[in-house]
Amino acid sequence: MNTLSLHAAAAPLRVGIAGLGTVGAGTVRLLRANAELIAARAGRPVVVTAVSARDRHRARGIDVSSLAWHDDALTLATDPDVDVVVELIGGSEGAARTLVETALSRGRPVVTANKALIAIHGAGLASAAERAGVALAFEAAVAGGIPVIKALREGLAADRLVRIGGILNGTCNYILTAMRETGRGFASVLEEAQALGYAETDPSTDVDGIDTAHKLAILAALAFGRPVDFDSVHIEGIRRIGAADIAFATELGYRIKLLGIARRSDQGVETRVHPCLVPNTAPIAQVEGVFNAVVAEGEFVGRVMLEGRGAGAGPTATAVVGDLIDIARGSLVPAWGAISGSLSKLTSVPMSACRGSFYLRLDVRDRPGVIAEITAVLRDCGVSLKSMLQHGQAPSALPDESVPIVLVTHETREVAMQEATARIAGLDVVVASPVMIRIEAG
Ligand SMILES: NC(=O)C1=CN([C@@H]2O[C@H](COP(=O)(O)OP(=O)(O)OC[C@H]3O[C@@H](n4cnc5c(N)ncnc54)[C@H](O)[C@@H]3O)[C@@H](O)[C@H]2O)C=CC1
Ligand SMILES: N[C@@H](CC=O)C(=O)O
Ligand code: NA
Repeated sequence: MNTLSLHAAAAPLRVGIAGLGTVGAGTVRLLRANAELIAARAGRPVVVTAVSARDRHRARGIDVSSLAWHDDALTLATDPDVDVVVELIGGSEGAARTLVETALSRGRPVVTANKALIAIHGAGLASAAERAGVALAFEAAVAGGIPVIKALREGLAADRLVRIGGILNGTCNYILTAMRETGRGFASVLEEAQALGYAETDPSTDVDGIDTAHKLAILAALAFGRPVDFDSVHIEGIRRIGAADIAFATELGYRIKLLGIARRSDQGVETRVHPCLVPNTAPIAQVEGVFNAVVAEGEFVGRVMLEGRGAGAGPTATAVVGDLIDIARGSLVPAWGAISGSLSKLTSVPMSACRGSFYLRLDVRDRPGVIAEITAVLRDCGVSLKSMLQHGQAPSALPDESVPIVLVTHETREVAMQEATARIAGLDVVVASPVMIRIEAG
């Protein structure tokens, strides 16, 4: 008997999948296409025995006729022919949450790609998994095919991390890249991203930074060994980034990226999601299109960067099946890297306590004294100006017509910059809402 037949003789891990959309169908496809390789690596076959989705007859490019069909996903949690439940429905509440809670309470391991669920309810779900002595695995939930959860939970488990984050949303990175490459505005590029199937039909979860915040909350919990805390993440999206900002950033030697950033300091942990100017030369600035990148920094390991596809059927299914292989092997790592009782009590640092340099774009009336008025506000708020960019008015411009100017500050307190921006926005000479973007080293 060769090795593969030996594996085939071992009892299979029987998988029940809820949700047969992009990721669910991709997972069935991958398990079938690489069945032998997966059995060899898992030590036994990993086979789908049961599925649940809304529409039994929808064409998905996979044959589900031989599988048990559950009209109600919840019954997967009690199906005697299911050893592990894979939740690929989505959403932090409703069917997804009930299924995961029920499966864990029945002692069934769970694999999920659901970042909203894990970011919001991950602490309670991990405790439930611990009580039952089963795995709660969610590699697919952060940066799709990039094995970052495994890297944090296992590869970097020996080190004390001081920073984690990166580009965690492919849709936003695609939009910002396309805006830079084509000079087009946000709305028109978003429409294109939707037509190409990158952005959701309701794109707000992506473009308002919520998806990135879910992923960042998960990364920060793992990196710093503390309970997941989605509510403390400061969140800003990319809607207000204009073509003018992309052009000014390029002129100044930067690219604009939506970053999730988590840092540990003596004060605690800051977690924030917002657009950033990063220098062209920073490795993260080179991560373009739908690609994601995660940067971790530890006291012993130094800087580690992982890049890859954060979404799509193939990459996300790879992460789901990687988790299934761990379960088939009998590997049981606590969901947050350490058991719930031994997680740290690091507090969350509010955004107002952060520091940094800033880019501020203002549309101002082109008339004498404008710059003096603006710099007076900066002086009064204790913000030091590093440089300023203003291009001459077009010859055809009318007197008093507005022109954009860009200010770049030295490092200052966030709270001082917020105050300065609010006061500047109230000046008569400023004709539109200022655009303030933080500058990061990358
Ligand atoms: N699409 C992607 O590239 C990635 C998705 N994810 C996550 O994976 C999960 C699934 O995402 P997609 O496959 O893109 O979603 P999708 O919308 O393509 O698929 C969801 C599936 O769930 C089914 N469904 C809805 N309610 C149900 C219920 N009550 N019972 C059973 N099935 C139900 C739908 O019919 C559909 O087949 C989400 O949590 C998402 O955030 C994570 C990483 C990447
Ligand atoms: N909408 C997400 C995909 C899933 O995580 C993205 O655009 O990155
Ligand atoms: Na991942």
